[in-house]
Parts: sequence; C-alpha cells; structure tokens
Amino acid sequence: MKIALLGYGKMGKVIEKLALEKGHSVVFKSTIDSSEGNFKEADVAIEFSAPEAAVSNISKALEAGIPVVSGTTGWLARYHEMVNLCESRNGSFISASNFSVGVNLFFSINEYAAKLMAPWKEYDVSVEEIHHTEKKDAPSGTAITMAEGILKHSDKRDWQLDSSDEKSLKITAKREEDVKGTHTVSYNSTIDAISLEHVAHSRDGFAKGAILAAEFLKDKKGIFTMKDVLGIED
Ligand SMILES: NC(=O)C1=CN([C@@H]2O[C@H](COP(=O)(O)OP(=O)(O)OC[C@H]3O[C@@H](n4cnc5c(N)ncnc54)[C@H](OP(=O)(O)O)[C@@H]3O)[C@@H](O)[C@H]2O)C=CC1
Ligand SMILES: O=C(O)C1=N[C@H](C(=O)O)C[C@H](O)C1
Repeated sequence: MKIALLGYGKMGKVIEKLALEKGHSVVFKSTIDSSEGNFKEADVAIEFSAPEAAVSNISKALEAGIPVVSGTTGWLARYHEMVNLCESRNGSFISASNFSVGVNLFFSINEYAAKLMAPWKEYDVSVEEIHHTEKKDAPSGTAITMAEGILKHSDKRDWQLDSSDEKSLKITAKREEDVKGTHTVSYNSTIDAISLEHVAHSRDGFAKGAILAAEFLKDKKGIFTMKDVLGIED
C-alpha cells in the first residue's frame, strides 16, 4: 500500500515506522510548510495534523480521489462537510477520535457501564483525560466520544469542560509532561467509587489502528468507523 502522510509530527513518524515494517511504502509527507513526494501516487492518505489543518488536508485528498483515514481531533464541528464532500466525490473516509484497538474496546465497555449504572442515581459520573503538554485541543477527542457514549444512557443534558453544573457531564482535561493519553470514567457516590481507565503506554496503538483502517479502506467506497474496521458491534 502506498501511503501519503498528511501531517508528519509525532503520529506521522510512528505511522511511517510501523507501516514500513509492515511492507507498505510512504510516497508523500507534508508538514505546515513543507511537502515531499508524489501525492497523486498514493493509495490512501493518513491524516494526523492539527485542528486548523484537518479540513483542508482531508478535502485535498478527497478531491484527488484518494481514500482518507483521519485521526486529527478538535475539528469535528465540520465533520458533516467532509462527509458531504466524500459522498459527492464517491470517495472513502474514516475519521476516529482514537484508532487504538484498546480504546475502541473501552468505548464499548464505557457504554455498557453507562447503561448498567443508569438506574443508580446515587452515582455521579465524570470523565477525566490526561495528555502531554503539546496537545492543542481540550477536551481530547477520545474524552468527547466517551462522554457521547455516556450521554446515550444518562439524564445529563450535555457535556462541559470543567462544569460545576449538575445537569452537565463534567470532563476534566489535565496536561502533564509526556503522557500519551489516559482516559478515566468515574462513578462516585457518598459510599463508594467505580473507575474505568485506559492508559496508552506509547503511540504505537494509535498508529497500528490507523494503518489497519487504511488497509481496510483502500479498496472500499463510503464512510466507515473504527467499529467497522474492528468488527465491533454497536
Ligand atoms: N485519533 C487518534 O488515534 C489520535 C489522534 N491524535 C491527534 O492527531 C493530531 C496530530 O497529533 P500529533 O502527531 O501528536 O501532533 P504533532 O504536532 O506532533 O504533529 C502535527 C503535524 O501536523 C502538521 N501541521 C500542524 N499544523 C498544520 C497546518 N496548519 N497545516 C498543515 N500541517 C500542519 C505539523 O507540521 P510541523 O511538523 O511543521 O509542525 C506536524 O507535522 C492531533 O489532533 C491529535 O489530537 C493523536 C494521536 C492519536
Ligand atoms: O493528542 C494526542 O496525543 C491524542 N489525541 C487523541 C484525542 O484527542 O483523543 C487520541 C489520543 O488520546 C492521543
């Protein structure tokens, strides 16, 4: 598989290493103000850049007829624009807040727990995420996906960052040196507490999942999710 890397920072570099180990090649890579290689030659584009760059990167690939796997977070208010563009071009697109297998299993565990806890009103639910200090967006895309999973089964009205409003699901975002990504959902009562946590030890899980998604998407048309890639039922 010939890969274009749109964004060649921390994630782009890990994806390149693991993709080459798997026998794929990288035919194009771009950063803020540089690019090298031949974009049109790519079978698939893997996009990990920045909130302000995602729409332009994804559009460029869809307009060139290249399937796109996008992991960038913090731009999803414009997700539907990219879905419309993909459909109008009969293209292929997967966006996910987190590509690791473990987190995608954790998303299902999170929803199951939320459903189980729903009748037990003495427990108050909250979400915490911790990431490295270079992260641009808060809360993390993964924390938002977790919050959306909880809201399907909860009386809470919405999620809010650092909210003290009881009607909102509180997300706390912490920034600490070199943390790859830790997500915790907590159910607290006056009597006890239940916590579910996913800890990423490295970026390899995100990169491996993005490569799996690219292999899945390469010869398909349409809009898919990581659940489609991993065969996880809703
Ligand atoms: N879905 C998932 O599983 C995961 C998602 N992410 C998300 O992926 C994104 C990238 O993460 P990460 O690799 O750690 O970030 P980095 O900052 O390390 O790398 C970002 C890359 O994008 C480029 N870039 C930044 N701004 C622009 C711009 N305006 N136009 C074009 N290119 C730009 C940077 O260029 P330059 O090198 O010149 O600075 C760099 O090459 C983030 O949104 C992060 O939240 C991260 C991990 C997992
Ligand atoms: O910026 C990161 O590093 C990460 N971003 C993603 C997110 O916002 O959820 C995924 C992962 O947690 C790492």
